[in-house]
Amino acid sequence: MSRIGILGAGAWGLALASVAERAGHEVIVWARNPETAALINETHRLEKRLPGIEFGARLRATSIPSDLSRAEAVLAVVPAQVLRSVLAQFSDLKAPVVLCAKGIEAETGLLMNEVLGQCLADVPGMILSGPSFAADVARGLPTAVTLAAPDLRLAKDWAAALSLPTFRIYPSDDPRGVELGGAVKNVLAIACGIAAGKSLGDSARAALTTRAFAELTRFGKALGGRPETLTGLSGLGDLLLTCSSRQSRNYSFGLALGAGKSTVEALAEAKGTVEGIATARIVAKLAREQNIDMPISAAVAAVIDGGSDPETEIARLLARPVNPEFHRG
Ligand SMILES: NC(=O)C1=CN([C@@H]2O[C@H](COP(=O)(O)OP(=O)(O)OC[C@H]3O[C@@H](n4cnc5c(N)ncnc54)[C@H](O)[C@@H]3O)[C@@H](O)[C@H]2O)C=CC1
Ligand SMILES: O=C(CO)COP(=O)(O)O
Repeated sequence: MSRIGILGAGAWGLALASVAERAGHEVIVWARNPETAALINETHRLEKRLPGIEFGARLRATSIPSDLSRAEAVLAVVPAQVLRSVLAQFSDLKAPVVLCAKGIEAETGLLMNEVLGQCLADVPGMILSGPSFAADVARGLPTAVTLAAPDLRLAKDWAAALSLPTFRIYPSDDPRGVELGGAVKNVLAIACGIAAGKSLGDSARAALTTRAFAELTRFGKALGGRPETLTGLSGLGDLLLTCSSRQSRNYSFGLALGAGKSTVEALAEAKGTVEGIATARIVAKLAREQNIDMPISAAVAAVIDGGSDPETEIARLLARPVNPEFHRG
């Protein structure tokens, strides 16, 4: 049994906390809000984030960062755009940090592992990512994800320590590839949601998802991910899940945009963090700067920024020249 710290009492932080507890560990969840921590300790639930899920007695919550100082591993499960400011409150951490947010820091273009390196230079980082909705994981439905670290031994040890029969963790030594797939799929899921909101049909969904995968692969490879990682759980696997399910907040956000809602209304309908919004802008910017062909991500960024609308972007994508399906070289 280990002591596991969780940064963030959102849907995913609490789902992972319940996994760690079921795997036999003692779990301490940090919530920024003391009332949230008190509610979890008193009721063993947080209905707002994980309706219908009850936590066990080995899971406690706190709002005091130093309460996590004895953790043997810490899972960072706050949204990508606030990771830096949250880590600043945990400058004493020495244990390995498992990064669970799926996004790229918008201001810097840095991946989560790079943000960790700047904030806590001596702490080993791992990436946990893959097709897994918090509600499914918390209910104990079967899921499979990837845990990546430059040191495969570390990834293997923690994959073994945190796995359950219904939460299978595959170790990997390609953290960059795992991170890039998880971040970019959120942008592409918004596009698939928009297409569904516009009732473009199942054939369009399949075509868009496949072309989205081509985009994710180009971007992932250009930024140093391994091709096989991009075809795995954290790349293709998560893209397939989030491009097809209303359980995804990114997809739901796109669905509402496609149905004619404003970005503010669409965000309210998505109910929770929509990582693809901030990540779309930075993915489109990095793709422009590095000359990576990312038409779908550029379209999503243009719609989100208000510079365009779904109709114009769909027309633009359909009018692209018909080129060979696969880029050579
Ligand atoms: N919900 C899901 O099914 C999954 C989510 N993820 C990823 O996990 C990350 C977190 O998502 P969720 O937990 O689902 O989001 P959520 O919307 O349910 O919760 C976000 C949490 O972050 C906290 N937070 C926001 N700003 C903060 C700040 N400045 N300081 C401290 N805490 C702050 C909020 O209070 C809230 O507890 C995202 O990157 C998401 O892509 C990954 C896999 C599955
Ligand atoms: O990453 C997820 C599933 O793997 C969750 O997707 P959303 O953030 O779009 O809800």
